Amino acid sequence: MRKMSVDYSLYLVTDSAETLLRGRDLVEVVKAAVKGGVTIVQFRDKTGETGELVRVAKALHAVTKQYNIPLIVNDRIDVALAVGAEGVHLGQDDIDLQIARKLLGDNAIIGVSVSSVDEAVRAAKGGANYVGIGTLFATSTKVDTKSVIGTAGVKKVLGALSAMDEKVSAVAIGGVNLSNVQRVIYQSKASFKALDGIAVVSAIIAAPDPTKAAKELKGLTRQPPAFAVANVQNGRKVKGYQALIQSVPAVVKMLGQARPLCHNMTNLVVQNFAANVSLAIGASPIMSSNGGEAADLARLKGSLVINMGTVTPDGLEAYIVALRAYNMHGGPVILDPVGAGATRTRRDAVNRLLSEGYFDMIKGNEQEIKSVLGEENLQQNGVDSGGSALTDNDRARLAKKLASRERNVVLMTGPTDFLSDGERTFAVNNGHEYLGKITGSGCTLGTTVASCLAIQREDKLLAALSGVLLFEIAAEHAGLREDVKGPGTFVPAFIDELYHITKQTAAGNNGWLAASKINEMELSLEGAVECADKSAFSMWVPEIQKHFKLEDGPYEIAVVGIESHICVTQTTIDLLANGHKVYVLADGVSSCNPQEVPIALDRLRKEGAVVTTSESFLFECMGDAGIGE
Ligand SMILES: Cc1ncc(COP(=O)(O)OP(=O)(O)O)c(N)n1
Ligand SMILES: Cc1ncsc1CCOP(=O)(O)O
Repeated sequence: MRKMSVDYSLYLVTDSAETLLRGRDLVEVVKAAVKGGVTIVQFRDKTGETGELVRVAKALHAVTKQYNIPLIVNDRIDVALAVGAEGVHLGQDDIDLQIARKLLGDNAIIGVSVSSVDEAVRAAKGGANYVGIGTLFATSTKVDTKSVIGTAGVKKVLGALSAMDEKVSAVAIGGVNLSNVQRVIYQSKASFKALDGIAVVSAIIAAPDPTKAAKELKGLTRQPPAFAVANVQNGRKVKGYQALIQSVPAVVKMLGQARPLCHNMTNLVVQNFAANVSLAIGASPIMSSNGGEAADLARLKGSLVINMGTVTPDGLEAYIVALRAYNMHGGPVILDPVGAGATRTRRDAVNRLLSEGYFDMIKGNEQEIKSVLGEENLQQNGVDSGGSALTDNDRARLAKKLASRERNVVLMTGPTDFLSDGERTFAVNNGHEYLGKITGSGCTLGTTVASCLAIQREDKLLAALSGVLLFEIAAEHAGLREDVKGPGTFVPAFIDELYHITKQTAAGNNGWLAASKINEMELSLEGAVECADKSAFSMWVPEIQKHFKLEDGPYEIAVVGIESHICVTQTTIDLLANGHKVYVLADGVSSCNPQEVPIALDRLRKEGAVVTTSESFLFECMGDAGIGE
C-alpha cells in the first residue's frame, strides 16, 4: 500500500442501505460528496458478497484517487488488499490490529473504533493511525451500538490520548450533522487535544445534494459555533474576583439600557414571579413554552431559560426546538434541571437535552448538579435540595468538573453558591434565609442570570456572578426592611429591592456591591498537600498521582526542587507524559553541580515544559493588579 498523508477533517463512511440511497448509485453519491470536500472515504457495506464488494470498492477507489484522498475499507482486509485501498477500519470485535498491520504493512492507514479510554489507549499503543470515537449520539444508522458516550465521553478519550507518546488522530462518529457539528467539535475538545475530524454517514449519504452537504459540513468544521464566537474572540478572561467584581456594575447597568429579552420556558408555579423579577431588573420577559415560536424569539438577541420544573414529553420536544434555535443564533441558554435526580424521566430528559444542544450555563442545587454529572447512587427526594455531606471544596469541585466537561458555566446553588467556568471557580456567600422559604427563588435566580447573560456574552462567568450578586444582595436588603415580617412580605420587598439596586447602579451608585461575599477557590492546590516518602527520583509516585487525575484536569503544575537534572527533570517529564501542563520555575531549582542547571532547563523546554521564573508565574496566576494578595 502506498503511504498517504491524511486530512481527517471530513470523513465520509458509506452505507448502501436503500433508505439512505433512495435509488441513487453509491459511487455517484460518493463522487458528489468528494467534490464537496470530503477528505477521506470509508467503504462500509455489511451485507455484500465479496465479489460485489471488490467491484464497488474499485469504483470508489477510482474516485478517491482522482482527488488524492484515501479509501479505507471497513472490516475487510481482503477487499482492501484486492483493490489496493489505503487502509482499513476495524471494530472492537474485528480482526486484531497487529494481524491487520502485518497483512497490510506499515504504510497502511488503520483505524480502530473506540468508546472508552481503555480501548483508545490500547489502539494507540497497538499502532492505530486513528481512532473512530463513538457512538457519539444515538443514530438509526447503527442500531447495534454498545455505548452512546456523548461529547463528554469523546472529551475523556481525547484527554487520555493527549497524554500518550503515541500520536494518533481522532474522529468522532454517530449522529453528527449540520445542526450539531460545530458544537461537537467545540464541546469535545480536551485541554491539549481536539478532534482531527468528524465522521458521518447519513448527513451526507442521505442528503438530497451530497456535494452541498459536504461543502456545508466542511465549512462548519472550520468555524466556531455561534454561541462561542464572542467567547473565542475575547480570548483571555479576567482572573481574580476583585477584578471581575469591578465589571459587575457595567453588566447591571447594561440590563436597564439594553432591556434584553429573557425567554422563559418555565414551570407554571413560578411564571408570574419570574416575569416580575425580570421586569424589576430591567429585562423584558416573555413566558412561552411553545416551541413553534422559539425560532422567531431566538432572533431577538435575548436569552432562554429552560426550566424542567414541570417537564412533560411534549414540553421536552418544545425545549429541544427552542434550544436548537437559540444555539443557531448564538443566544445564550440556561438549563435549570429542576429535580434532575428525582425520577428516571427527569434524568432521561436531562441526558436528551445535553445531547441535543449546548447550554451556556447549567444552574442547579448540589443534587441536581450531581445528577447532571451522572454520579451513581443518587436518589433525590422531590425537587428541593436536601442536605449535603460535602465540604465547600468538594462542592466547588463538582461545579468545576461539570463546567469543564460541558465547556460552559455552572452555578451550583445552596447556602453557599459555587460558580465555575472550569478555569475560575468562586464561592458566593450572599442571600437571605427567606429565599429558602418561598417558592421559585432558584427559578427566578435562573431568570436573573439569563438576563445578564443576554448582554454579557464574552465572559459568561461574569454574567453569572453579576446575576447572583444582584439577586442575593437585593434579598439581603429586603430581609432587613422593617416592613418585611416573613416570607409573604419578603416577596414584594425583594422585587422592589431588585428594582432599586438596578436603578442605583444605572445612576452610578455601586455601593450595594460592598456587601458581596466572594471567595476564589484554589482547587488545583487544595487537597494536593502530600508528603510522600519515596526512593524513585521522580515525584510522579502513586501518592501524588492520585491528586492529579487526568479526568479532573489536565492540571497546570509548577515544579521546583533541588536537583534540576534529576528529580525536577524526571518529575517534569512524567507530568508531561501524563498530559499535564508544567511550569518549571528556573529560580526555584538548583543542582549540586551548577553546570547541570541550564542543560536540564534546556531539555525540559524542549520536552514541552514552560520554563519561567517564580515572579512571572505568580503574576500570571493572579492576572490582575486588583488582587489583594
Ligand atoms: C471512522 C469510524 N469510526 C467508527 C466506526 C464503527 O466501526 P465498528 O465499531 O466496526 O462498527 P461498524 O462500522 O462495523 O458497524 C466506523 N465504521 N468508522
Ligand atoms: C458506523 C458508526 N459507528 C458508530 S455510529 C456509526 C454510524 C454513524 O452514522 P450517522 O452519521 O448517520 O449517524
